[in-house]
Amino acid sequence: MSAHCAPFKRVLKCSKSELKLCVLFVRVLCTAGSSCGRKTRRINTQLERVLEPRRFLQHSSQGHANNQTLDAMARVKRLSIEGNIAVGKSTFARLLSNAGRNWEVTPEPVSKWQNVEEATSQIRQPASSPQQTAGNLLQMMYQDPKRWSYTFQTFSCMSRMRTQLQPPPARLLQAGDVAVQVYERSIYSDRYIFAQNMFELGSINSTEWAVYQDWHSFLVEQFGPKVQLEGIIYLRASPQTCMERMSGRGREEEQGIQLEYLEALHKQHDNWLINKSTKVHFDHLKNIPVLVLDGSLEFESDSEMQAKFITEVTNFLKEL
Ligand SMILES: Nc1ncnc2c1ncn2[C@@H]1O[C@H](COP(=O)(O)OP(=O)(O)OP(=O)(O)O)[C@@H](O)[C@H]1O
Ligand SMILES: Nc1nc(=O)c2ncn([C@H]3C[C@H](O)[C@@H](CO)O3)c2[nH]1
Repeated sequence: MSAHCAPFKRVLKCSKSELKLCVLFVRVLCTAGSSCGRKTRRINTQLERVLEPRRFLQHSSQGHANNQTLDAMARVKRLSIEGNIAVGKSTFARLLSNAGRNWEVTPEPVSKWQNVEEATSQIRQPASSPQQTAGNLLQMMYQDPKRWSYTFQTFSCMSRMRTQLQPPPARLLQAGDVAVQVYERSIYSDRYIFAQNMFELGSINSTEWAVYQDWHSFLVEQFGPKVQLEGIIYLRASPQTCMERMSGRGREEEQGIQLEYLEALHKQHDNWLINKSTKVHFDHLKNIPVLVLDGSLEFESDSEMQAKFITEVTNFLKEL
């Protein structure tokens, strides 16, 4: 059990329903008082996670949650890496996963977006329409944003939701020390970076935006602690740097992307994660700790710089 939860449980010697009351109480404190700080919110989140064993139960071989499983669950910190297109998130994520056994990195499911046919083949009726294939939604979105952006955001957000709902691998649950689950982007950047940007650019209309926000809020509220994060790493570089890296990478669907698009996304990231001027709709996200890293540094072949980055992330984790 996490350091925050253990004293609660010990002092209260309480049943699950009493703990639930405790969560409610902390929640009331958080919503009622401006004096409630980030720490109280974090205790609230961690208590909720302890009380939310179902996320793990469905994958537990014994079929019931024991204290060890719950303790392990509370120890796994969940982070997302956010940043502009081609800033180097995947590259940085690889660095993290190579850094320690207790770090699990989940990449963005780009290949699913590039091949909707394959990604959805298990749920579609066989041979309903053999001539039509579901196609490359990433390409369709870039080629005709007004037609496909809303569809893209529903698919990207659902795929991220699935990812964030997956329980951590057993390896992380068995780790004696702090274990870290890192997602490349999240259901939160889906909304507060991309969908919002598409709406502001006119590629998503007001009706689509209202519908998106409605189901997004509903799902996040329904899933509660299961989809919450403990922190965000923001890898930040100038749009110009991202443009150069994007061109160097040469992903076919991105060939038509202009610098202005990357500038708009850069502003969305800064507004959400640095200036905090983006209106967010979930309490747990309002004060989430954010580590800003200088993504313009060329760390790929510089082991000293890599070590510096790892130290920054490790120190950040200690505060969560
Ligand atoms: N720190 C860095 N310095 C120089 N080049 C880098 C750095 N990080 C990544 N690159 C290069 O930039 C390109 C894009 O990197 P990467 O694919 O990691 O970006 P990404 O942020 O994951 O992209 P996306 O937004 O599409 O998911 C790659 O060719 C990679 O080798
Ligand atoms: N419109 C839109 N919405 C998203 O939520 C989103 N997430 C990622 N992307 C684009 C950026 C890269 O080209 C490519 C891989 O990151 O996919 C997105 N595009």
